[in-house]
Amino acid sequence: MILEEVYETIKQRIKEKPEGSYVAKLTTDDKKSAINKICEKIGEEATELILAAKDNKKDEIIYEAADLIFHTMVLLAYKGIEFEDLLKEFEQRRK
Ligand SMILES: N=c1c2ncn([C@@H]3O[C@H](COP(=O)(O)OP(=O)(O)OP(=O)(O)O)[C@@H](O)[C@H]3O)c2ncn1[C@@H]1O[C@H](COP(=O)(O)O)[C@@H](O)[C@H]1O
Repeated sequence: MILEEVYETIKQRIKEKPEGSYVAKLTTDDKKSAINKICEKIGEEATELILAAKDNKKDEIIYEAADLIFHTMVLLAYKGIEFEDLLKEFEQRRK
């Protein structure tokens, strides 16, 4: 599944920190700590998704939802959580 593949790429970028990688930049402490940068992006993307939803613009809703999910995955990977753990959580909630 595409999300799992992107998650593996995110984990690799966090570990190897290649030049030009957005994930590597976001997850490296510099003037701001990595955790602050990641959490700020999640806040921004959540706000942008809310605004898109209120404007009722379907394409923008999809675009902003993808940004929010992506940055949430960066947070989980940065915290050493496996994608499988997220899937298990959803599995447990299944009715
Ligand atoms: N799916 C994504 C993805 N979605 C969104 N973004 C980035 O998230 C940022 C979204 O922030 P904004 O909307 O605020 O746009 P911006 O103003 O350009 O961002 P900032 O410079 O303000 O941070 C943009 O820079 C996007 O490029 C992503 N960057 C990377 N990926 C995936 O992550 C993988 C690793 O990427 P790199 O680390 O760049 O190699 C790639 O193979 C992709 O699959």
